[in-house]
Amino acid sequence: MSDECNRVTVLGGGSFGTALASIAADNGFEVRQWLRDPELAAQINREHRNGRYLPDYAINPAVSAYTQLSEALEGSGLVLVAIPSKGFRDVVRQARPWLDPECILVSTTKGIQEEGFKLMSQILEEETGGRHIGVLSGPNLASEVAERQLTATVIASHDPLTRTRVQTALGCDYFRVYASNDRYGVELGGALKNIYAIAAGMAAALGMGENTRSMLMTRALAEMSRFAVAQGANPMTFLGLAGVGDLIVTCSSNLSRNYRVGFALGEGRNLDEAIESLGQVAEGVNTVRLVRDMARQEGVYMPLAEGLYQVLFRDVPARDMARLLMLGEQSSDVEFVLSRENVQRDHRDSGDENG
Ligand SMILES: NC(=O)C1=CN([C@@H]2O[C@H](COP(=O)(O)OP(=O)(O)OC[C@H]3O[C@@H](n4cnc5c(N)ncnc54)[C@H](O)[C@@H]3O)[C@@H](O)[C@H]2O)C=CC1
Ligand SMILES: O=C(CO)COP(=O)(O)O
Repeated sequence: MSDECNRVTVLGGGSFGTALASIAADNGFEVRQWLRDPELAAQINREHRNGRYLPDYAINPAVSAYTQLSEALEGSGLVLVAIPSKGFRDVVRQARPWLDPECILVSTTKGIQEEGFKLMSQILEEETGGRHIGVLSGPNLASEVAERQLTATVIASHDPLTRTRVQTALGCDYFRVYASNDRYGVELGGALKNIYAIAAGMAAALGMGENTRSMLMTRALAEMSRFAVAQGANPMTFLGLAGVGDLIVTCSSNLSRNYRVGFALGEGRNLDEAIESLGQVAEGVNTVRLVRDMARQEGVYMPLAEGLYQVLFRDVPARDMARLLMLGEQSSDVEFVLSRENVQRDHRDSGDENG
């Protein structure tokens, strides 16, 4: 990165924003982190610790926290936006007057806006008209990144400058940044996997086994890529870190907030209690509703998303739903090899009405 772009700004004072700020600082950049809470900002500046979201991890002292967007964004060549989807547009709108028109703008948020089914990079584009827009997504549990566990991620952008700048700013010996030009697919992968992490947490709490988890994750991948193809994305992207990679980590780890919400539901708490006890954002709760509605509208077959929706919002017991899903139509394993329509036709031709 050139000298004038030596400053990186992170918008958001949560766990992921804090972890990313620390990486850029480890790489020698001058990092400014913007957050709303003045006490938390003061603690980051004084103790180099984020006591609210990452209490057990040291932050690189080269990260300075600010509560004024004008100060946080001054002279910044790269802006990482780590604000939950509900507040994302609002924050970008507030930031707009202070953004350098040529700065690189990257969303790290794995969610969908209800109005218009917009992904966060689309909001960045709409609100700023910027030319250098990207998405960072992958199997990146914030606390593991903060403790410098070896991790990989994806920077996705149509713009080569955005890809290389982010690789330079964040790539290091514990954080490897792979490039993609399928921004939509990478971003959709990050948002969709949260749905299945809730289901996986629920299955674990219900005592379901490893076979079940493997089935759930693999069928989730089939469902995610089916939806993505219907939306115009490249299904091959789902073979990468932002697809299957993120699905594996989020469906397997108690460190995932979405998994934890599912686990709490599986233990018998209701949705409000599960969200309340988490105290942080679990994007999947909102995403499942939006994706389920979109799938119905577009005629995309998504039995897992539909089933989870029924459990979350229609009080169907999770165990009953799991049994019901097992009795759904016998279908194709990999539908890009043998299509679902072919399997259905084979059943019809053989006179088997259960196909
Ligand atoms: N935590 C993780 O392991 C990872 C999170 N992500 C994504 O990063 C995004 C941000 O998440 P985290 O940092 O984890 O969230 P978090 O729940 O740890 O913190 C969210 C932060 O955003 C702030 N915030 C919320 N609404 C705001 C608004 N309207 N204006 C200003 N600040 C606002 C909160 O005060 C808090 O500082 C999420 O969408 C998540 O999908 C992505 C990869 C890993
Ligand atoms: O996206 C994540 C890991 O890649 C974090 O997932 P949660 O939002 O479920 O914690």
